[in-house]
Amino acid sequence: MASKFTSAIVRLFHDPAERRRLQGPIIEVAIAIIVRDGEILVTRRKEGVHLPGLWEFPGGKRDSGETIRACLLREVKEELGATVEIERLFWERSHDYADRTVILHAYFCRLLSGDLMPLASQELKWIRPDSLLSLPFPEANRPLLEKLAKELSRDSLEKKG
Ligand SMILES: Nc1nc2c([nH]c(=O)n2[C@H]2C[C@H](O)[C@@H](COP(=O)(O)OP(=O)(O)OP(=O)(O)O)O2)c(=O)[nH]1
Repeated sequence: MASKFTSAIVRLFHDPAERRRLQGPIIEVAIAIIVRDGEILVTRRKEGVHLPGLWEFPGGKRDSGETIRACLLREVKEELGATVEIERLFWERSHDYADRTVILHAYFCRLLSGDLMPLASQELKWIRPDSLLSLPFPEANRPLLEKLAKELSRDSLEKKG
């Protein structure tokens, strides 16, 4: 049986009333939650793009014909010059911005290799989970940040790191 999330997404794409309500394209986005030594990696969006200057998790748009997991591995490589292993799906949600709808798929990932470089962002940094809510993130990320802050107690992070 389809999950509640899958049914909502099918409705987004196929229900004519939903399509009329939405402004602009529906974009699927894979994002990586990378944890190391109790801290989470965040990157800062460039100026001149959608949501300029905000902090976010590395990731990006799924190309046509690509799976969401393949998209995640490709985006991490392109944006950070690093290789990760996907551990598990953590959170999925669609969000309507004024000019587009994004469907975010967030996965916990483990860093396998590579020196991290901000190849597609202004900067990157590692932050403790209790600082997540104090950074300016896109509106769509708020429920994800709340879930993460709850889930990632100091102890559980250290086990993952
Ligand atoms: N990567 C990322 N994107 C996010 C997050 N939260 C959020 O609302 N978004 C939105 C911003 C963008 O509208 C969309 C991702 O698109 P993007 O512009 O980063 O994708 P991309 O790297 O493929 O960029 P490009 O090919 O257009 O240069 O998802 C997040 O935490 N990480």
